[in-house]
Amino acid sequence: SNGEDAGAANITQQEYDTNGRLVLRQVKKGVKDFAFSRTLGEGSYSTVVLGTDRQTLKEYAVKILDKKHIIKEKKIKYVNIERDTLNRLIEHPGIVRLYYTFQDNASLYYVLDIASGGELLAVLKKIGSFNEECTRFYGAQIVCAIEHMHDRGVIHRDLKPENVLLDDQMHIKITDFGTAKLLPDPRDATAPQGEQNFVNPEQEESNRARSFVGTAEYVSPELLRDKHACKSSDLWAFGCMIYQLLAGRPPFKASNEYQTFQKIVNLEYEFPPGFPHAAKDLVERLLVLDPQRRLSIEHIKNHEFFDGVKFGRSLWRLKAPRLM
Ligand SMILES: Nc1ncnc2c1ncn2[C@@H]1O[C@H](COP(=O)(O)OP(=O)(O)OP(=O)(O)O)[C@@H](O)[C@H]1O
Ligand SMILES: O=C(O)[C@@H]1CCC(=O)N(CCc2ccc(Cl)cc2)[C@H]1c1ccccc1Cl
Repeated sequence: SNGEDAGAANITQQEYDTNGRLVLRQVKKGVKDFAFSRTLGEGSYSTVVLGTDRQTLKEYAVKILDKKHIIKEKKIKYVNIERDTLNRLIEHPGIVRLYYTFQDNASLYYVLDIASGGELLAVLKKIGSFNEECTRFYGAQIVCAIEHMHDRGVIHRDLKPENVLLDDQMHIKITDFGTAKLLPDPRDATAPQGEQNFVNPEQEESNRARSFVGTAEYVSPELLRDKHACKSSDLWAFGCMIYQLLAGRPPFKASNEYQTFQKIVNLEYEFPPGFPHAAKDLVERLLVLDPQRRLSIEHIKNHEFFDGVKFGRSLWRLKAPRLM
């Protein structure tokens, strides 16, 4: 055989029927079902290639991982986390959707939404900084995507403008879940909800992740101090991104990682002159050393900076503001 994985035949596609019931559709997708063309980008362990479904002509971003490289770099855990996480975050407009996974002898394939607008970081670099209206629009979309992740027990742990991709409508698609932390899925009502309330979050080991450190500029103080990331660590990164969109640079940046970490744990940052007042207040309430005292998602959505924003499905139908 051409090394096609027999497993490809039993790939199921998860979909919701009109009553919101999860249906698994037997979908036979494999390498042969796609025509691969230009490369969209390269990662440390992956290449992302434009793949066109030969039957539907729909275009996808196909993330291809070389098995030998994954094994050599001991990244098998990363592979399984990315698949499990993407399978849990099935249906949100602000998160890259995983349609199929399959493999052949040499590679693993993830068939994803294509985000043809590239990375938010690249757009930010091109125009220098965003005005308030653009920061409000992209900030609102990002906080909605974070809310969805947290509701499904997913901590991203490496949120940054490089991982916020843009689709052809210039709406966001958050990606890069290989380093996420999966908490028990709150929707699996295995233990009666009541019992869970008595677990002290401090002791609940699974509520906090130990192993991974993200990108220096966006790492939270709790991760540096006691190696624990929690959901609130994603909100620290959110605060860094709001600052960066308006200021054109991240709040904590030094000439090397160690000095950047020093600035973070000592909360050494300041606002450039002219930084908008409401945004300054929002950032100040997010860049708080104690994760328990950081704004919650609900408080962020109700913050003055987001006055006038209607959070919900309508946010994803809005025309993206012209970037300036
Ligand atoms: N869904 C997508 N649509 C369009 N381009 C994408 C998509 N996913 C990733 N890319 C592009 O491909 C490049 C590689 O992405 P990938 O997620 O494989 O690696 P990475 O996470 O960026 O790198 P690393 O593994 O070092 O963190 C990225 O720079 C991104 O610009
Ligand atoms: O869970 C799945 O979707 C299948 C299940 C069957 C299977 O064998 N794999 C691949 C497992 C794997 C992981 C890493 C390497 Cl280096 C090789 C194989 C899984 C897989 C296939 C394609 C892409 C990702 C993954 Cl995890």
